[in-house]
Amino acid sequence: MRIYETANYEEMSRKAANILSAQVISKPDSVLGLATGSTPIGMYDQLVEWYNKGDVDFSEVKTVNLDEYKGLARDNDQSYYYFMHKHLFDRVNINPDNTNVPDGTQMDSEKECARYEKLIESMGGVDIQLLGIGRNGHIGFNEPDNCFAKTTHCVDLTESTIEANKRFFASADDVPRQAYTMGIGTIMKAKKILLIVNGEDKADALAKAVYGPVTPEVPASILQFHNDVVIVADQAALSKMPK
Ligand SMILES: N[C@@H]1[C@@H](O)[C@H](O)[C@@H](COP(=O)(O)O)O[C@@H]1O
Repeated sequence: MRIYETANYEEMSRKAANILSAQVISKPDSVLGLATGSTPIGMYDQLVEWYNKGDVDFSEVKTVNLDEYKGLARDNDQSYYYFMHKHLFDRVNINPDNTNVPDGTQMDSEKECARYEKLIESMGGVDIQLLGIGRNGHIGFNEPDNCFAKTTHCVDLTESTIEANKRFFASADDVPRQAYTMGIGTIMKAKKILLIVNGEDKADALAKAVYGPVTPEVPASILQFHNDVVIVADQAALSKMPK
């Protein structure tokens, strides 16, 4: 595991954008595993800026997103489909046909999860998977549990995640209770993983993920077993690391 400490959110975003664009420059038809949440917004903005300057070209890139709320229509401004179009896809020259987000409108969970898992396989796997981390150590929507989920599946969101994500909705009651997410096994198959973290409220989760025991109670702790993980985190997020 390589850990880069940055002074603040802006520097974290720039460093992460550097790593993603280096991937795209060295392999223009890379499969990028993408993530949502507030953490990657600055990184997407940076990538758009470099695209506008002609420094990075997305024309051959393919993408797969980690997760999606079950039951939200694509045009719902809280769906991850909407998020990805707003923050990245509609702002760069990526071919929309090459972008993939689990289909939250498919109410048959088994069918949708099997389709998505197969799709990732058919693309030849993920070259680099971007991750954020939840305050309870979740990655994608893999919540703390008593076992690691292998493949794409439907999850019941925990109260802590509903609480954390309600800021984006009119009220906690509007936050969907379920989501589709790549499994821990799906994520671990990515050739490279880029975890970005900012803010003191993530410091506990990050310290447990990196230095704690590997346990499904802290889903991100599994990353200790991946052989190519880069963490880009600001000082606040690294403030609880053991000295
Ligand atoms: N499913 C997403 C995760 O992929 C994300 O990493 C996490 C943290 O979000 P934020 O970056 O807003 O703190 O929240 C959500 O639950």
